[in-house]
Amino acid sequence: MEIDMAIRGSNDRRLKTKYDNAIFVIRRALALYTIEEIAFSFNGGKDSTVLLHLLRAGYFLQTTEKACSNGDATDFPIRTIYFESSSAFPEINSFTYDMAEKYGLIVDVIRTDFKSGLESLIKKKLVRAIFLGVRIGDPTAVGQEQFSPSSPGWPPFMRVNPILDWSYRDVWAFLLTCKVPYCSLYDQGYTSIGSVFDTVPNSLLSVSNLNGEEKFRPAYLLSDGRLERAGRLKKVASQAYVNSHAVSNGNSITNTLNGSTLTASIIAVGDEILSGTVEDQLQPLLCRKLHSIGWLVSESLVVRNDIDSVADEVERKRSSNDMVFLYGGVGPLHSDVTLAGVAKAFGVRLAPDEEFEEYLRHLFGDKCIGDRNEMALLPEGITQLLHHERLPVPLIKCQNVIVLTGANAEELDEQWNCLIELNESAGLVQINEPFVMKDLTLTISDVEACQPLSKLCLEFPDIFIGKKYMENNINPFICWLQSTFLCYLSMLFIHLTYWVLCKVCHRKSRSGDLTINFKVKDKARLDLVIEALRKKLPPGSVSGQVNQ
Ligand SMILES: Cc1cc2nc3c(=O)[nH]c(=O)nc-3n(C[C@H](O)[C@H](O)[C@H](O)COP(=O)(O)O)c2cc1C
Ligand SMILES: Nc1ncnc2c1ncn2[C@@H]1O[C@H](COP(=O)(O)OP(=O)(O)OP(=O)(O)O)[C@@H](O)[C@H]1O
Ligand SMILES: [Mg+2]
Repeated sequence: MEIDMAIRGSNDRRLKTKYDNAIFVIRRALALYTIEEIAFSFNGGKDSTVLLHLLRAGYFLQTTEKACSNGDATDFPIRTIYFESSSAFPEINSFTYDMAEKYGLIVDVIRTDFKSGLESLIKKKLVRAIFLGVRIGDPTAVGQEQFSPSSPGWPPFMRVNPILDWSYRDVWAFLLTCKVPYCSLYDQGYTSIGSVFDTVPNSLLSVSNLNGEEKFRPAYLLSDGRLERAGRLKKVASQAYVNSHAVSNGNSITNTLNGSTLTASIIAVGDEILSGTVEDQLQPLLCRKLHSIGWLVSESLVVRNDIDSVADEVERKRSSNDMVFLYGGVGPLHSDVTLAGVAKAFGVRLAPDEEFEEYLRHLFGDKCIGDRNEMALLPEGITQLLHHERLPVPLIKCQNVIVLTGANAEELDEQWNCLIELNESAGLVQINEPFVMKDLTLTISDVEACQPLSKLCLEFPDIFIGKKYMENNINPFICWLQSTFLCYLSMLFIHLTYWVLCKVCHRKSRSGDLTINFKVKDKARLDLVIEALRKKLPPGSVSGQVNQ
């Protein structure tokens, strides 16, 4: 088999090891699944071209066990899937079809998006495992292993990644050693190929000829494989544009509610919180901190120590909030996936960060084991390290996402103080006028209070008005029964009130005095709204006022 022979005949020991490992993975997959259950995802890119030949070799070796047999393997019964897109480069398209013809591939051309295409493939063709040319440096590789089930929300299948641990150099070593054809774009400076809209030749391969015309050297001459996606930066830039746009849209939604209020989301990462073994003390603390600088916390949630769960929430929250704060799941353990999730949310890879590594080395000395410090991997190209002399390691900021590493209230407190101090010079988090808050205790039930409160909410849409039940023996349910007539009348308002009030509502008990909480930035407005409420309530309904 020509591929196997080419590798065996080469002196490149590293390439031989990579090849052997990849063939091992392929042969395991061929043993685990029937040939009908397997598909090969091929798109004419360099990585999938490598995989094509590895699969040809692997299948040949599996079926004949004749590693040194001469001649080409023409039999390739593995179903090949190609997601054809109108935005693909014509060279990629024609190369894919040329390869199909040359190697006798049975190609299913799919013209829908990945998810729905895979959905119907799995339903109709009983496919259970798909080979992909994903490599560890790819943004989509974050969290994957050689055998990785498809992500939650995707149709169920096994992703098989035989070249996951291959480097850019390994890919080119293989293609050049085996002398197999590859797409012509790689000879024109393209080093990783997406769509015509997001891919340009890699400027690191740019050379000018004597007439000053720009030319590009071939992809295999790129010396630093980590810069393979430099020609795809346009996409990152346009994504950043979309994100910043989305953030400002988020602002405008908030602004309609309350002048210049900025919003933040808090994401805690931890199975231990979800199982109830550990009580999350950082969330209320962070809410108070944000509140103290005039920010509104729009949401606070806990997610599992799972890359996709973190990535999904970060992606969602960062586009609808001015800032997202994350904590938990940062460190060297297998469950510490927060940074990987952030990287996935931004579509970038985790890459070693020398500066961060230096901090960790200072901190842990020789205790770091392994040939690379896993803790020093940070989302590439988007990470800003926030240094402060009181912090042993800098804080991590990825655009509008801040990762806090504090594990208890004291540590979080210190990190927050440093962040605020840093803010003065770097303008990281906009510090706004804090909220002025007041609690008003009412002797009447919620059913009686709801109508005047509803009106108040309509009159003062800029003020956050919430309610809470204090502990005593007035049972609002009994009040509710007593005032059935009033209740019917108020039904419409109850819905409205709940909708408006729920934002800051907190119940200590179902029975007890009703406390209304007012939150506003302008003290004069606060006095005005309280006065307005007093006028709407029966005399003697307000039993107390407390400034918060
Ligand atoms: C066969 C196949 C399976 C995929 N499975 C998943 C998956 O399980 N989870 C996921 O988030 N993306 C999945 N994707 C999408 C890829 O991760 C990625 O978004 C896509 O290849 C586009 O990459 P690009 O933006 O670098 O061009 C899959 C894509 C293909 C072709
Ligand atoms: N349109 C597609 N059709 C089928 N498979 C695809 C498609 N896009 C991506 N894939 C699968 O995902 C893998 C990773 O894609 P990726 O773009 O990173 O690599 P590539 O296209 O092979 O090479 P390059 O990095 O040079 O673009 C591919 O090797 C292929 O298995
Ligand atoms: Mg590609």
